[in-house]
Amino acid sequence: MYEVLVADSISNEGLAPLLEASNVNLTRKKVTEVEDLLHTYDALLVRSATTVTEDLLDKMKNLKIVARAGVGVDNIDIEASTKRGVVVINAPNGNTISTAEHTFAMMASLVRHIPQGNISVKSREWNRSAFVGTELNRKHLGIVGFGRIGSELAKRAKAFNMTVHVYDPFLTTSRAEKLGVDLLSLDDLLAVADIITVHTPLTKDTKGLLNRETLAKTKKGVYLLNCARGGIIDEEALAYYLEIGHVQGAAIDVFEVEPPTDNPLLNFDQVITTPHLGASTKEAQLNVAEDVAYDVLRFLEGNPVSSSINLPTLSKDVFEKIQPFTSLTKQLGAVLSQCMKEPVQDISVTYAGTVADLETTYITRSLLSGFLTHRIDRSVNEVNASMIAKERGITFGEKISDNTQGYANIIEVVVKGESRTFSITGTYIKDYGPRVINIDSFDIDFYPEGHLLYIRHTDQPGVIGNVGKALGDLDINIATMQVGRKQKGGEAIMMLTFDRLIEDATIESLKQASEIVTIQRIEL
Ligand SMILES: NC(=O)C1=CN([C@@H]2O[C@H](COP(=O)(O)OP(=O)(O)OC[C@H]3O[C@@H](n4cnc5c(N)ncnc54)[C@H](O)[C@@H]3O)[C@@H](O)[C@H]2O)C=CC1
Ligand SMILES: O=C(O)C(=O)COP(=O)(O)O
Repeated sequence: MYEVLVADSISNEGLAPLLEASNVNLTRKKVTEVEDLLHTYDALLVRSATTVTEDLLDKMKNLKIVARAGVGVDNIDIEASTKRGVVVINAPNGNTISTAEHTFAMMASLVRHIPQGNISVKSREWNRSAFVGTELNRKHLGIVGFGRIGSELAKRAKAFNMTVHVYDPFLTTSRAEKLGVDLLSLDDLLAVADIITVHTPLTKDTKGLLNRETLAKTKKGVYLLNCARGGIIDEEALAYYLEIGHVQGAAIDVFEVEPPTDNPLLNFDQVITTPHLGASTKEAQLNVAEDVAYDVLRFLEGNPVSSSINLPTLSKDVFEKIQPFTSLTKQLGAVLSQCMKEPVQDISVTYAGTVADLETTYITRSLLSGFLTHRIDRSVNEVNASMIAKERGITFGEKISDNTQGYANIIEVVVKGESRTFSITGTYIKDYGPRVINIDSFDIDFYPEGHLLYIRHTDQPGVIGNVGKALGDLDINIATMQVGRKQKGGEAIMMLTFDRLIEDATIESLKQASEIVTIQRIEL
């Protein structure tokens, strides 16, 4: 049974996939209400109210996935999640339209003083001259951050005959042209816009993007909107420019601290606000809840997620295609890790044949996770493997080759340690399964699973029989035996598989024979 904690207000209807799943037990409680049970949850679902800190992750020892029913993940410590192998997913598409519509509504309200007029009329005033507004028609709108929401907003602004200028360092000129917007530098956008709205995520680069210095470059009388994240427009700087009358008005849906208490912006009549309502529509809430509910369920049942922040996103189709190879590389990594009993500096993997056309970065993550699992005492998976490798100073890289050695596909891995290198080559044969076809330059053919002994010995008559007899005397049944050698009379290898783990004492007794060079136990 999977334990799922829904810590924020998320649509019940949207959560139906989880509520109806027979293998899920769903709890709707704030984190503070289940302090004693935090270690039991497999999945955590949040919106923007819950902050997923490193401290919380430490308490949630069993956590496998954090799902954000919305876009912004600035309330989740992604690095700490990744380090712990916890997948973070979001629902990037479900609230785009609602947020674009809300921003548009805020813009129209701002320039026509609708909230102020509403308060005035309800106060039994009739002061028409105090609320003379400005048309949107023929005005210049500056959109900072031209992603899903920014581009939806642009469509609506153009329908109102506004000229749309955008600043987005990740947007190509050709895409801007295709979308019919004017791509500018930030400074040029600030200089030309009558109204500026921000639609970037909150990151270290966008925090305070509009500050005392940049806001000084805007037109006198400019209007500003923030329906993205508190802090993208520095609140203290905005208050200053409102105070001196440089900024004519602002519409704010999001705040640096929510709910805002002693926020200076709340003191200005020309600032209109909403309590983080961008995504608060029935439609958006149903969409995002459904998106994360399906994804969490898929993930818990071992399937790919459709929108991950810290894992390459794969379609079901692609996931099914790469699965045999991720299992193979995990095993290759595990064999390597156990055969190479010394610190390693570099892991290099070469893909050839059909596998080379697949999502190899994911397959390499599996390889690293198989390798590292046998070296460190924390849980390693595809989420945190590359981060842990980097932390440990292990470099890794991928190559593509066309030398398939006659197989449909092969994966060769070379590990460099302090004193030697070690290599392994595997293949996946359809309807037959994974095979290891070369180990440390010895051609061989074995199925990488179960309890194995990897024996290096001198190639001379009687060795294989002696090993078989010694094990037989100890009543140990050999399930399979594969042998390989490079040249007659030189060094040779045996790969034995067993139905059970072979004890240290057995290995020690086998090592007594003079023809045995090394014996390595491999557990897969
Ligand atoms: N008020 C609300 O309730 C809601 C707020 N949001 C906020 O809106 C943000 C944007 O959402 P989407 O449009 O869906 O995201 P998106 O990822 O589609 O778009 C973000 C855009 O910002 C651009 N960008 C990134 N760094 C930038 C920088 N330094 N300068 C300029 N542009 C930069 C990116 O290239 C991208 O095009 C979210 O991250 C979230 O914080 C989202 C939904 C609801
Ligand atoms: O999706 C987002 O980024 C939002 O800001 C929406 O936040 P909420 O889920 O309404 O708390």
